[in-house]
Amino acid sequence: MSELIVSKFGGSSVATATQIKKVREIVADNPNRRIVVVSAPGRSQASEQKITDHLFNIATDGAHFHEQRINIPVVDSKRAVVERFRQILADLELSDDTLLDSLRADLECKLTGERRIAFLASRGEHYNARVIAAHFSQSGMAAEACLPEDFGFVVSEQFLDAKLLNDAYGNVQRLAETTCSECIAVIPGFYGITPAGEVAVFSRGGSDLTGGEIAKGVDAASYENWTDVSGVFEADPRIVSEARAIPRLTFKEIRLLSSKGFNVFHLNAMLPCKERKIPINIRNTNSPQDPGTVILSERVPEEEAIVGVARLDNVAYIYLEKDMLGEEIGFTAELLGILRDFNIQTFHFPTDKDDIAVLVNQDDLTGAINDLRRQIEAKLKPDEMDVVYNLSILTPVGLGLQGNSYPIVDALSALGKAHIPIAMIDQSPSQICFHIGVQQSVADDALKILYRTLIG
Ligand SMILES: Nc1ncnc2c1ncn2[C@@H]1O[C@H](COP(=O)(O)OP(=O)(O)O)[C@@H](O)[C@H]1O
Ligand SMILES: N[C@@H](CC(=O)OP(=O)(O)O)C(=O)O
Repeated sequence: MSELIVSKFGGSSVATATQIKKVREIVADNPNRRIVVVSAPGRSQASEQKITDHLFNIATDGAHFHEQRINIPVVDSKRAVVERFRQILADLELSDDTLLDSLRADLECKLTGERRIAFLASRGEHYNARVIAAHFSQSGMAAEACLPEDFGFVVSEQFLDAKLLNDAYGNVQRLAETTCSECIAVIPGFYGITPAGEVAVFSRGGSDLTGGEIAKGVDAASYENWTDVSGVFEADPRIVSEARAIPRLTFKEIRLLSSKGFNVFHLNAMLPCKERKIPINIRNTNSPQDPGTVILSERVPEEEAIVGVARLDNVAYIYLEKDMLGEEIGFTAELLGILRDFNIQTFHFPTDKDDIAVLVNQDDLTGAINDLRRQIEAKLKPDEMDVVYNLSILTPVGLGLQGNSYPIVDALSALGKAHIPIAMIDQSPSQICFHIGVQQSVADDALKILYRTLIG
């Protein structure tokens, strides 16, 4: 293991010149912070959009915001992107007109389809890394922007959901041995380069993934993930105001929490670190003295039996009834196969003798539900089929749940006392979490009740 610390700064940490100056202080504070991964500028105030969203809007000719019922035309998105970078450069007293010219030219890119979306979406990280490296250098800190296209951060040709290719790790190691011995490497997150030299992006929030993969590539001593909260909170702090930062979590626990709605850290970003047992530290750029949350291989379960309660919205429930379906070998496989062909993400599938339900990502049903119904009816011939929308899944997670059913009893009776109807219950195979489905309209109340009953 090297002494290197990989420090990823999220969009909120690099949204303005003021934030970027805080980043510089944090990097300067520890000589082992030699690799800095940066996101595109995030929101600098609640009324603003993230630069990446403006870029998706430009790439999709306005469809990106239109789908969210936000009225921002492409010309305004272009103006917002250029203006934000112009402001950051001016506030950092960097006079680099070529950078803005190059950005303007990139925004007029002539690529089409997914290649166009990926290229444009990557520009926020690309230009921010160049700006931040220039600021570090100008303020007397040796630094260089190290771009995926230059050092070979090679990814698959899935342009909007790229996966890192094995060759990238060797290239990352070489980068560490050369550049990092002389200066700080500032790497843009979120995108990589295909073997054919084209830009491909990870899924949304993918700068966390870049950080995790770089940490694996250099066998880092630690992967710091700097954001705008002092760690992973026991529940979404915007809903449960008394939730506190969790001091320690295992890789398994963060995986379950992230996959069920804790979007502070990308679901897959822990995987490369878990493989090499690299601790992850989630920290607050605005409060760097706070220890944050440490994510590691093991912890003593007794310290916090249940660490958090996650919440996943926009879940739908496809229900099929057919006499003896439980005896038809391959019925479930066929149903899941149809959902796979429609690219619909599934979460749970409780089954019984004569019926089955599959919980799915409801957004994936948009535009597909009628065709999906037809396919299911034609192939599986159910007696009845029903789709229930707008569910939330609430998921308490903790190593202390293993072999301990009391929290499940407590959770259900607390929801019962509050007259909150339960649409679904399910215990995970690992027994370190369980899932309760409720209507989205009561999910805030249900989350608060579960938090107070099980943790608070
Ligand atoms: N359980 C949680 N713990 C901490 N933050 C959470 C949690 N659930 C949701 N969040 C939200 O995640 C945000 C940080 O993630 P994100 O916006 O992606 O940050 P960044 O800009 O640093 O990438 C926080 O501001 C917080 O509102
Ligand atoms: N900027 C990209 C990638 C990313 O990770 O951003 P952030 O660190 O702000 O979540 C996005 O918005 O998806």
